[in-house]
Amino acid sequence: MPQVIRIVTRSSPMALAQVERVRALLGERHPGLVTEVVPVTTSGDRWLGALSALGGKGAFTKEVDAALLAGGADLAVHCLKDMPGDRPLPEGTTVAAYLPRDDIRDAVVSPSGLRLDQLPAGARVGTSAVRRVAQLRAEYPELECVPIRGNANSRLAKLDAGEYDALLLAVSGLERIGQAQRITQVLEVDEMCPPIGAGILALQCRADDTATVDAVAALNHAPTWREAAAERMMLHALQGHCNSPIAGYARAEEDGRLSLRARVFSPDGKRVLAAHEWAGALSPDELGMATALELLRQGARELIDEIPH
Ligand SMILES: NCc1[nH]cc(CCC(=O)O)c1CC(=O)O
Repeated sequence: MPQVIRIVTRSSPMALAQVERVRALLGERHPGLVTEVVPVTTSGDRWLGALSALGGKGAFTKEVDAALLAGGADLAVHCLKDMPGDRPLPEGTTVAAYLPRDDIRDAVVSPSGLRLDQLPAGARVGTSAVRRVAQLRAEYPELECVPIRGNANSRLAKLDAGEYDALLLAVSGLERIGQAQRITQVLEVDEMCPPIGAGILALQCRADDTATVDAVAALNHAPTWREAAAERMMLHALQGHCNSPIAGYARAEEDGRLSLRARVFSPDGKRVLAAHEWAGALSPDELGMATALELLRQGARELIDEIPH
């Protein structure tokens, strides 16, 4: 009997594309392995109001995790960015692999082809993320941030319908849905600090399912694992929630050195706390913790708690 791995995922075009990537990688690594796709709709996909009303980012992972734990699937593929940072992984599950990190930057998509610094005052920029809004307000106070929800394809459809003048979306997400050609401007990380976990796909299994864990672990990318560990520990130590004004990214250099840069914002973007730490002899977890402590020392708690869950 061939080994079968059933992969559970959100059913958005981006999520399905992610799963096809995982299937191809598993197939290359383990010829003869059979994979099946189990799509589910999450509360985050159904609910188009403010995400905070659903109690956080778990909105995109809860139903997927439940299917995994109930044994309806063997592997869950998550955007690390969407995995809640303020609580541990669901008990009984483990991340068996992180895929090599994709582009971590955000992009502007504007039908007019105008960059942020060319958009007229009052132009409507569709984004709901506190992190993006804070940084946009700080740099481009004359632009209007207008809330938007729904998956990336539906956001692009709203843009095309004229509801917005521009959107901010992750470069990696646009690449995954085959829409990278729509990018007007890529925002470098020092003008739009990315979210924790940007561009990383996490492959989550039941911890006791050693056959799947072993097969999936072969796909792990060690440098991405180190970056993810540092970023996630920082987010956990800051007790960031779905709507926290936290940004940051770790970078594992080719020579193995690991650094973590992070920022915490006030909602209007006027206050910015910044930290940049090198691991030295610290583990990735310890680097994440040290960076969080530095931000807390600067007053991060107050800025994070200012925004209700
Ligand atoms: N918020 C939804 C979401 N979750 C992960 C990505 C993009 C890809 C990634 O960073 O893994 C996106 C789309 C976006 O923010 O534009």
